[in-house]
Amino acid sequence: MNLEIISNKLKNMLPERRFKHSENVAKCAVKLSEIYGCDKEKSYIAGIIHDCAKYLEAKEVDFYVEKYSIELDELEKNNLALSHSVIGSYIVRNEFNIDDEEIINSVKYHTTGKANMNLIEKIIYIADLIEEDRNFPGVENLRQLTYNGKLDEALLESFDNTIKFVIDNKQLIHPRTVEARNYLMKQNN
Ligand SMILES: Nc1ncnc2c1ncn2[C@@H]1O[C@H](COP(=O)(O)OP(=O)(O)O)[C@@H](O)[C@H]1O
Repeated sequence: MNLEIISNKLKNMLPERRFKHSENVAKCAVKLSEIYGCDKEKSYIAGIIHDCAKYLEAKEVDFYVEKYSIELDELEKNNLALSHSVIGSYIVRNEFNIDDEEIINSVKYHTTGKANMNLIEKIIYIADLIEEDRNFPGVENLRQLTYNGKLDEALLESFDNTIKFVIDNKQLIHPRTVEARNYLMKQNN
């Protein structure tokens, strides 16, 4: 499937604003790939496609979960904010016919992160947060770190931000984000 076909398919799955966000993430991921030495084409595809499952209706979620025997954990069930990444990874493989494991896993882990992320997974995770239209307290600092060779520091700060945000909202914390944070903390010490 070429880029034009991927883009057109995505336009039918996402509202205009989210499609623009996806393009921004793709462009940001390409810039970061130049800095950190990652495959630019793969990064672009992973970036543009990362939110493909974000706007599924409940019955579509059920359909894909059944069709691809997707195993969602307790926190992901009935929580599209978390599960869209996992479900999206199956859609990337089976509906977009993309068989590149790095692209698939970058989509799968873009919301929670995970321990021991590889370069493209890190790039898509952080590009999702710092693309040009993102605007939240602390985003400039994340951009500074990311564009100045401090990708892991930016990630660590992002995991901390997410964990604090989830606690402030009285939600359950997905353990993958805690594992991702602890992994980087231990690596840095
Ligand atoms: N570790 C986590 N535990 C629980 N919820 C989480 C966790 N990480 C992310 N989330 C949820 O996912 C949402 C962010 O998802 P994300 O795909 O980054 O959305 P967006 O692109 O719209 O910002 C958060 O608002 C939060 O509710």
